[in-house]
Amino acid sequence: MQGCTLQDIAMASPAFQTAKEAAPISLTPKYILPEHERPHLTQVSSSSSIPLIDLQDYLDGRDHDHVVHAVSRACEEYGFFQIINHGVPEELCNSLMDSAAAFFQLPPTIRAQLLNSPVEEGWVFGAYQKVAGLDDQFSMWGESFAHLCDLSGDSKLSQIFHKHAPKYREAIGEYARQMDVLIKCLLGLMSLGLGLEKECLESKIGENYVLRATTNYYPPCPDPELSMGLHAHTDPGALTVLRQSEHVAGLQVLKDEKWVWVEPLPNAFVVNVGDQIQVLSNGKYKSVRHRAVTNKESARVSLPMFYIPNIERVIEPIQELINAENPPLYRKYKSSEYSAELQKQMGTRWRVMETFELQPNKDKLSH
Ligand SMILES: O=C(O)CCC(=O)C(=O)O
Ligand SMILES: [Fe+2]
Repeated sequence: MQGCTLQDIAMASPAFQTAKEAAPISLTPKYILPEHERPHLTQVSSSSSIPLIDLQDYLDGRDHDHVVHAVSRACEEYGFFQIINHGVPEELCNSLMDSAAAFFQLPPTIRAQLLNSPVEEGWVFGAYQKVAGLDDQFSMWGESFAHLCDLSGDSKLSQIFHKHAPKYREAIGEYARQMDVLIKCLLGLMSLGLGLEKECLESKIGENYVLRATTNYYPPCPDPELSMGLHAHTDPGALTVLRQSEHVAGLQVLKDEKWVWVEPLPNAFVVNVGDQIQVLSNGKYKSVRHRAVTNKESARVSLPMFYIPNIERVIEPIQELINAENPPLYRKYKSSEYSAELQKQMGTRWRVMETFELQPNKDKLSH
């Protein structure tokens, strides 16, 4: 299937078999969520969505105050926005998207080999698919793989990719380098929007940061009201830049207690604030809950690139943002502590940031 495109795959047979299971995915009890965890799709607003921001003026070096303003407003009000004219070559994105999708057409026995890959290789494969508050009882309708990117050379890819997904391997190195440039540009805009030096957020996250590439694959689901592609969560890193299938909607964001769709747009990226930037900005920029739902007709693929501080990094609200009216909302912590708390809450509470709050201020912070 190396030569097929994402659209071919979307039209392909819905009988997807996960790497962990012996039969094609079907609505067995572990995929049928209890009523209160279901997506309730009829209640999702299609009239509003997240802001769309054109980066052209900024990248061309023209007057960019309006871009800074749009970015900071989006980070404060939504925690999410889409960008166009971002400078990342479209062919590269398409080729990564197609080859990542084709990976899920490989026989499950080949994908299953990744389940046993050593952790040191940076692999997580299969189900990080637990449901909030329900322990290990239910699975999400989908499959994922993830790996760390090494910007200086070849990404840390398992041999399976060298052998069975050479096109993915070819594209991901350059894609990660392009994402690195884009993320730094976004951090500059976000810093300026907080009234800080352009380099501020980048320097607070530090030099030895991690870029983690993930691919989520959601096969068609016979009844999308009963199951979920990815449960509601916030991203634990600093910033996420996500590419998604152009013709298949699935991502939803919580805005004023209601779920809104993120419309798939041609050659756009979805950007969202992660927990670490909410803490650094002392709650001004919001790390907002989001989720992925499924549909009956088409497979959907999303490719988030997570920008994460090194585990040794110490994170705390930026001093310049603290004053008498804005006391610190979070305590100082080491990233490894955050990560340990995330592991502890996995599949249960999914409210990691709250653990680090100095004074619970539920009205001010996002849900
Ligand atoms: O599939 C999507 O659009 C959402 C993916 C996501 O939120 C994640 O992987 O953290
Ligand atoms: Fe996410």
